[in-house]
Amino acid sequence: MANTRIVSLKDFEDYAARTLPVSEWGYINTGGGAGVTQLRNEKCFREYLIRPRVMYPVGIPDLSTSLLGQQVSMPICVGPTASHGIAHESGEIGTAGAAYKSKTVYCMSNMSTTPIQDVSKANASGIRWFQLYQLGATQTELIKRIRVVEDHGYTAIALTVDVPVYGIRYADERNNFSLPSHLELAFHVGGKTTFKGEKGSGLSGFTTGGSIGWDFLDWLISITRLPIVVKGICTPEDAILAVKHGASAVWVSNHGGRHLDAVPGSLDLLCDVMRGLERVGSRVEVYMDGGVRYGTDVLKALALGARAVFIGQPVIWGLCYKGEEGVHMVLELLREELRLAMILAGCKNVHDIAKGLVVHKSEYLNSKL
Ligand SMILES: Cc1cc2nc3c(=O)[nH]c(=O)nc-3n(C[C@H](O)[C@H](O)[C@H](O)COP(=O)(O)O)c2cc1C
Ligand SMILES: CCCCCCC(=O)C(=O)O
Repeated sequence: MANTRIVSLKDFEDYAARTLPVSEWGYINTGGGAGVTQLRNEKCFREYLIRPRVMYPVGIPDLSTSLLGQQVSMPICVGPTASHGIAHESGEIGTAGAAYKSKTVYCMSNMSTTPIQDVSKANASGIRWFQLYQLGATQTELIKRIRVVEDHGYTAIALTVDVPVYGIRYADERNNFSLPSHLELAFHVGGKTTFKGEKGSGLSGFTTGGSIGWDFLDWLISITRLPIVVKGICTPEDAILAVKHGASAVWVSNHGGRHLDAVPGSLDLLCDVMRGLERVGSRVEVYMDGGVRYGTDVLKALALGARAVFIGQPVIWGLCYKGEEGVHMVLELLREELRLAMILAGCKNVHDIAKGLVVHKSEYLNSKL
């Protein structure tokens, strides 16, 4: 029998692939359309190379940083992913508990299967953000939801802006992806507590087909004291607009390549967005997600301008493996890989992970010719 000891994030992925039902695995794992963007997300990281500095005593590197003024132990955070009850019976309680243990941000999805009060208890003194989908809700419904989020001690709202309609997802279509009957959505979306696929994915019924505009961001900022992070930014044009409209941070993401296919890889998007923000002199915090699987990926994203990375699928793989303990293992494995990468590359702290530490392979090869 093959040695199944868990030593890398890929081992968690293999475990989840082997153990989850086909329909749940299809939902978690599949990219949109031909899956080009999802593949690019990981591939892109291989195209950037690290130029390590030596003879620079690093000692014990300090991985801590701050996000929106709150201290985290490392620049690796838990991104919002829907319905954790499909991966493990502990659901979002396991995930929130693990993020608390690792002293990092847990961003709870709007489509979670655990009531917010239970999630809050599992992570009472941790840093919790809430991810919001508009999904055709009225202003009254949204205000009500945001008050609940505020009252439960969430410290930021990540407004996801990149799914005006549900993308083409062949596996979910084939499997009529549905929420298992023992689960419920914690936030009733459009009056619905569940979703059932009859001719295709049950999730596609949630989107209204109408994109929200920048006036929605203006409105959201006007009705809450919480900082708003705009998640799903792919271009410098939109990053600049988000900042102009008062976003507290920009979250570069192609949604893990799950909806619109043929978008560039997330690290390429980050570089493009950073160039645009630099041109206008913006120093807004920028986060990124999509395809982060190794500590060196985190190092690369930080060197290219991200303040922190968020992980999506690896958290669900960890949850599937062993609930809270599994997610904690995923986070600590990435932390350890980043720590080693920092020592090997000559970085004492996150400020040392700066521009020039990482180059695109084409740039490097050309400059050496
Ligand atoms: C199963 C699954 C469910 C997701 N659900 C949400 C969600 O509810 N809200 C959201 O903003 N993003 C959601 N995402 C996207 C993630 O927040 C993130 O952008 C993406 O997973 C990052 O890529 P990675 O999985 O390669 O780390 C989901 C991703 C996955 C894999
Ligand atoms: C916007 C309607 C459903 C989204 C479901 C969660 C999500 O973002 C994803 O699966 O991707």
